[in-house]
Amino acid sequence: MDKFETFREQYPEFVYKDFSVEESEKKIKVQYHFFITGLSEFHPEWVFPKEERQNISAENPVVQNLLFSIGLVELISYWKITCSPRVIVKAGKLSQEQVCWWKKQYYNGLGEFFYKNGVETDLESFMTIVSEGKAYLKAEGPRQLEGSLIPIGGGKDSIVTLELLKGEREKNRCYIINPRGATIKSAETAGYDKNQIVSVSRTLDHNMLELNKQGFLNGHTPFSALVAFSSVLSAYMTGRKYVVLSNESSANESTVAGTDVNHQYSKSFQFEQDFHNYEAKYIGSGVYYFSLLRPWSEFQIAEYFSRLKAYHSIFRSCNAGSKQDIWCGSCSKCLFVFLILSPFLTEEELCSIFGRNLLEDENMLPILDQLIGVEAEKPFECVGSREEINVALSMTVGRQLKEGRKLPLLLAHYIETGLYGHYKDRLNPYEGYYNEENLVPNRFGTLLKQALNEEELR
Ligand SMILES: CC(=O)N[C@H]1[C@@H](OP(=O)(O)OP(=O)(O)OC[C@H]2O[C@@H](n3ccc(=O)[nH]c3=O)[C@H](O)[C@@H]2O)O[C@H](CO)[C@@H](O)[C@@H]1O[C@H](C)C(=O)N[C@@H](C)C(=O)N[C@@H](CCC(=O)O)C(=O)O
Ligand SMILES: Nc1ncnc2c1ncn2[C@@H]1O[C@H](COP(=O)(O)OP(=O)(O)OP(=O)(O)O)[C@@H](O)[C@H]1O
Repeated sequence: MDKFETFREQYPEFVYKDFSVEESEKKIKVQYHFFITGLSEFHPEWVFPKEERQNISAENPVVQNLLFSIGLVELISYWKITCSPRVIVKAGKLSQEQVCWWKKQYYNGLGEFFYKNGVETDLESFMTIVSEGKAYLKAEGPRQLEGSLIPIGGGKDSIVTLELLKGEREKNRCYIINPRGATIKSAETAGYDKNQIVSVSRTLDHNMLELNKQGFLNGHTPFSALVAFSSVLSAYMTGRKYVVLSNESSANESTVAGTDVNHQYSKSFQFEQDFHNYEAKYIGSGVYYFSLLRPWSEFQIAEYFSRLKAYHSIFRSCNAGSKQDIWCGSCSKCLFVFLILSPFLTEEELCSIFGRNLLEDENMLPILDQLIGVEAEKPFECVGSREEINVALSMTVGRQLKEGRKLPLLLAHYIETGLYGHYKDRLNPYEGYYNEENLVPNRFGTLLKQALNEEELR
């Protein structure tokens, strides 16, 4: 029997017992209480700062409802240790419709986890959820909210959002979970001062880290779902009307061709829509959650970002190097960012960002094949679509050939794959591209369209 089956049999029950709150004038600290019966208990923590003028306490029904919901997202990191078939939510009552909603998010958000752990399961049988306790109620009336809360990841995408919304800076706040160099510097470079940055702390329970070391099940979890629920709570507590995400249309593409396995599931439009509807139906905070960059592709984001020179020395998209605030220089995210920026920046500019020319690194060849679609499996990272990467590469190759330069190793390889021949004479599909499948309110859409027009006039 494999680990999945063995652990499920040995540990059939996971419990979300409750959560406890400590509140002071300045913050709300919440501790979740989970356990896997017969194995371990877990008490992860979050601390949310309060904004004085808003006078929102932890007793507020919307705050309570969101704290409960954050626990429902948080639990998946602990559940995945044994994938116990039965989940008992004692912390609050869920309707059948809510249970279906949560199961759908867990199942899709764990697509990569199941795939990489060789788990064969289905939406129906991977988990049953029973719930008890009080039902958390939807807000009764609307609250006066204004401005936007902008979650920042430290990479190029949220920087583009910061720049697109710079005219409204006075009313906005930045939102950062566990701040680090690049996230803080992004907000500061965009002109936000300390009291406009909402810093939230999240602490994992060390029992999970210990069980990971012992060989229990581990893998990818839908981090962006945590960003969704926790940012709406912060927006509500700080009186902001919008949560403005920076997830692009390319996040909808599956990672493994021909399947639904998507590393970026909780950044996809499907999740955005589901979350938006759930929030409106069951929480009703009045906060409007949407992704500003959904109509754009990564290609367009890269083009826009290439002109934002003030950020080029401080942004860090690399997940592997995020703790040290560096570009690790050897992962798929580093190569992807190098490639997608390559039509718009000089080789010198790219080398100064990444410390060296990644196109000369032969270790990157297998990653390149994954990115351009020679392999069916894209890297399990937040990278653009296969088409975007091919369009960017063919532009870069074309430019270098025109300049009569000797092609670096990866570009020479690209020509050998035959893909350059396929893409070089095609029209750029991202010229004026605007994906209409989005939740962008009209006035924000106008900003995006203006930015596109300005790009085209250049
Ligand atoms: C893995 C993860 O989500 N990390 C984010 C987390 O970092 P943290 O320091 O708290 O944990 P790690 O040192 O990365 O992991 C330690 C172990 O714990 C497990 N684990 C961690 C987080 C979690 O939610 N569940 C877990 O089970 C993990 O398996 C390890 O064994 O919080 C940071 C912010 O405070 C994030 O910046 C960390 O994100 C990483 C940079 C990262 O690589 N995240 C990937 C999940 C990722 O691909 N992120 C995508 C979003 C994709 C999605 O939402 O589906 C992205 O960055 O765009
Ligand atoms: N630690 C965090 N705190 C708050 N929001 C975050 C955090 N990490 C990610 N996000 C949000 O999730 C989005 C997706 O993360 P992602 O890493 O793809 O984007 P990015 O860092 O803005 O750009 P890039 O794609 O170049 O890395 C971010 O744009 C941001 O809105």
